[in-house]
Amino acid sequence: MAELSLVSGSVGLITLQSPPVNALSAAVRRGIVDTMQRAVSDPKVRSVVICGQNGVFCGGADIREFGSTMTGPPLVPMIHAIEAADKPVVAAIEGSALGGGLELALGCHYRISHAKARLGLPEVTLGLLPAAGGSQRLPRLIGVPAALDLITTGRHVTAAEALKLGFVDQVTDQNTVEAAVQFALSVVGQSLESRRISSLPCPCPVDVDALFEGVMQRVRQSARGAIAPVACVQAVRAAATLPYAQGMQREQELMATLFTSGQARALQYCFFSQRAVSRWSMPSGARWDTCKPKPVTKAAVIGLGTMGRGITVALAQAGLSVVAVETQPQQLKAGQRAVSDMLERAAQRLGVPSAVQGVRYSQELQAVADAHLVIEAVFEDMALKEQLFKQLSSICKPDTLLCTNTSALDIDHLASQTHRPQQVVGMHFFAPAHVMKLLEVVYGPRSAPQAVATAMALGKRMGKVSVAVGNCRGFVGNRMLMPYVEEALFLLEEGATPETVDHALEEFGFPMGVFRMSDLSGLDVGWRVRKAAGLVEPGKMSRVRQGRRYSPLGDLLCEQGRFGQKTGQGWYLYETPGSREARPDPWLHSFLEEYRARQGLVSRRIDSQEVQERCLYALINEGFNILQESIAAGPEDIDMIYVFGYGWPRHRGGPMFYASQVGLPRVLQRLEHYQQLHPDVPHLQPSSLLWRLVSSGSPPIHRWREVIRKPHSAL
Ligand SMILES: CCCCCCC/C=C/C(=O)SCCNC(=O)CCNC(=O)[C@H](O)C(C)(C)COP(=O)(O)OP(=O)(O)OC[C@H]1O[C@@H](n2cnc3c(N)ncnc32)[C@H](O)[C@@H]1OP(=O)(O)O
Repeated sequence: MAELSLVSGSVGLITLQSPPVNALSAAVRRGIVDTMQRAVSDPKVRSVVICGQNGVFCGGADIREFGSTMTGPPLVPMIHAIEAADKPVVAAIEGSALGGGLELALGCHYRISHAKARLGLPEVTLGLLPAAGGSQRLPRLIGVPAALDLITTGRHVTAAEALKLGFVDQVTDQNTVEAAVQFALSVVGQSLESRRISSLPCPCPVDVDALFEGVMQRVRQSARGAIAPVACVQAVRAAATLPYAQGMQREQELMATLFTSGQARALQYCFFSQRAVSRWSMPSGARWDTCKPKPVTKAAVIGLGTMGRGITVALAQAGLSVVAVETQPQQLKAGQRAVSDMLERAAQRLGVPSAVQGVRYSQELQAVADAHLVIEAVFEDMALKEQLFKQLSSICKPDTLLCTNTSALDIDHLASQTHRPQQVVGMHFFAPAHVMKLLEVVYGPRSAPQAVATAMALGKRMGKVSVAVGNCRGFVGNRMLMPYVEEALFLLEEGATPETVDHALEEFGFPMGVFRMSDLSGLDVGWRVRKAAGLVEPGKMSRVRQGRRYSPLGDLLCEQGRFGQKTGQGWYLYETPGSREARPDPWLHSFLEEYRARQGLVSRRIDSQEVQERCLYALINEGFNILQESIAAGPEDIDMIYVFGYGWPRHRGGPMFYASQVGLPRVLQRLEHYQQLHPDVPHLQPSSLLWRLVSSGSPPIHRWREVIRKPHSAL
């Protein structure tokens, strides 16, 4: 799947042909080897240009091949043969040159890029390293610090930055292939010695050891247990300290370890799942490919608190005209200032025009009358939202979509307040709404598929990973969080401290443990929800409520005004209210001891394994219930919600993928074990779907849907 043609009399033009991104599948590699051999041996060809069809140079190695035995010519000798050619080879880069695609271009003698192309070595994001010579060639070309940055972060750069860094020779905003052909004609006969990157020395920093020690420390800290970034540093170090051939050997050794690792499998699963969740479906059978979204150009946001501000910014940055409504004059003023500041700062950072002019502000609800879509982001209070939806139903045009940003309230109930329940969906953003990538699009039984399609399309326009889910308490993300948080509280009752629990969860890879996280978001948030659910009994210590085990610890802290970071005290102590550094709090430790003594609880030592199993398996178990109830269409939906919204470490693939890697029989067995020890905790009761999967032989995760769909009696 590569074609050779002769252009301009003497240029051999090799075109990669493998839609959609010309990934380097076995067939493409075979095509490149074959066309290069023909070009080199054809006396009419004096120079060569390599390009990709349909405006994309190459999206890298074919990731779908990684799971199976690789066939076809390997990449490394293929790229060496290009570099060794005695005729100049020019890469004509349009669209993307990523991973193996950029490594192919680095094997060419020259690189001409279109101004809009994106280039990079994102292998690290797939649990790999640039093992087609990229880790050895890039540092030789642009120096160690810049190469380390690109290789360890995997970030994509613009053609302008690539030119500045020195791995692109020319940038054009005209026809790139034509520019490359002209260039190829102009360099015929010139020496290629200095153009073969593998033969260049690697520009070495003065104190290599100090440089790599510092980088390694930083990378290990931010990697949160991911192994690929560390291997990337080791590979670049080999480039800086070893001759090319030995560096290549080291690159291959490091890649061999990464290639078969569980982390690489998890990260590649995330790559495909992130794309798969946009192909949503509903239990009714409605699907992404049978429903066209309605065009939305005018949006409205109601409420200018933290969430409303972020949502306004996200909509304006996506190019929509937005009206933001806030009935409290002070809040409106503060909100307007905050939104304008965020938009100005983002425009400066990105070097684009500010979207400030796209936002209007009003105190009057009537101002939303001509919007195509309204997102309500007022205080989390059902009575207030009921009232608002009634008003919106009469103010807005009949086909306007009415969305709520509630994180837990009943969407169906809100829909029933309107004359158009089919036009009501949840758009659950995560704070800060203009930064966080996740959007849960929540449909009720009466939501029209077109309403879901429209909200999903809008999410995509805002750059979100949007996941369509059914309506239930807490939807997917927060519903699964409840047993996780409850288990953490039970562990405190049994002898753990916030520090030991958080340490175990951070060791697993979360950026923050559950207690540091609740201090950050505010303990009063959950307290309000528990009050509304009738669970809070002020001053009371009873540990059974509504017929099941309950821990009043969070309520007791709130009753003391300990709301977390904002009050300077929560599960931890903070220097001043609002400061971020959490310190162990001796008061809290004595409080826990007294609490246990008063409850007659015997404190015991709890290790990391128990913390991780109880918190994570309880969360995963709820995920199985969610799949069983068709609240989420598949495990990928749950996993992307957790990776993009809840800090689940990406290299562990999301909770359901993690369960599949641990082994479903093991998860089931540990849940049963803990349930026997804690029979009063319903969320430790293994989900019937987990049972069914195990008794169906624990199929791989991509086959779970077959078991989910199967009628139970068929098993
Ligand atoms: C031991 C032997 C191994 C040697 C390996 C040597 C080292 C080299 C390793 C690599 O090259 S790993 C791959 C590195 N490349 C990437 O990470 C790029 C991945 N792709 C993207 O970032 C984007 O797809 C894009 C190229 C920027 C295009 O983005 P766009 O938004 O236009 O389209 P998408 O929806 O993302 O993709 C469309 C479609 O194509 C599939 N796809 C994309 N890239 C690849 C790929 N490299 N391999 C296989 N498939 C790819 C993508 O999954 C989409 O399909 P669906 O999933 O929606 O069906």
